[in-house]
Amino acid sequence: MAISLHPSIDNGVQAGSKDFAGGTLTCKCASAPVTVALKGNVAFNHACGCTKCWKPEGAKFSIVAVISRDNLKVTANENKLKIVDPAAVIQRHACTGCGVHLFGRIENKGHPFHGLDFVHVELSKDRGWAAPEFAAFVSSIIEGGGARPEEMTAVRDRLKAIGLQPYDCLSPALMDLIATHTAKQKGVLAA
Ligand SMILES: N[C@@H](CCC(=O)N[C@@H](CS)C(=O)NCC(=O)O)C(=O)O
Ligand SMILES: [Zn+2]
Ligand SMILES: [Zn+2]
Repeated sequence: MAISLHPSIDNGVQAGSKDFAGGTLTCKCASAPVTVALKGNVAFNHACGCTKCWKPEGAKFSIVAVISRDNLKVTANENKLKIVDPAAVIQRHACTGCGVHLFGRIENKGHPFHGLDFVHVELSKDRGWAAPEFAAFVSSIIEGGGARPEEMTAVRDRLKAIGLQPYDCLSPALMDLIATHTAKQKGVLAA
């Protein structure tokens, strides 16, 4: 049996729909769930192996994407949300009832990803979300206790088999975006 990475990709990656209008994220509370409305589709959906991104019980990876913060609105039970680590770059707003992270937000206006919120579309019943494109922070799954070092070849092989190129930081496109932002801030690249 193939090594399990995350329930939403273990049977292969499902393509998203063009012109998808968005949907609703719902936490796992049986009563008074927190809901979040997302307008439009997400971008840069990917598997993240870091220890900080929310993942369902037993999963090695989180599946996380970004959306403009202007297109995200908490629509019910906002009072249940609490920031997991206020000192983190990404402030993850988690439900105090069930532990699910509804969204992560960057408040530092100088950060390359300021303006983008981080979300987990598996919390939505709507279909058409952009598919995961790559895997980030793959080596970090060792840190979280999700894999032993000797399993990593099998993990990377499985990611590649389902079309997710593994990286131990972010993808080259995202690393280039970060470096471009930094270069412009430093004045070594024209703004
Ligand atoms: N090896 C670290 C990596 C953590 C990390 O740098 N995560 C990335 C991807 S989500 C990040 O941007 N973190 C910023 C943050 O968590 O605030 C871990 O697994 O905890
Ligand atoms: Zn909840
Ligand atoms: Zn992460």
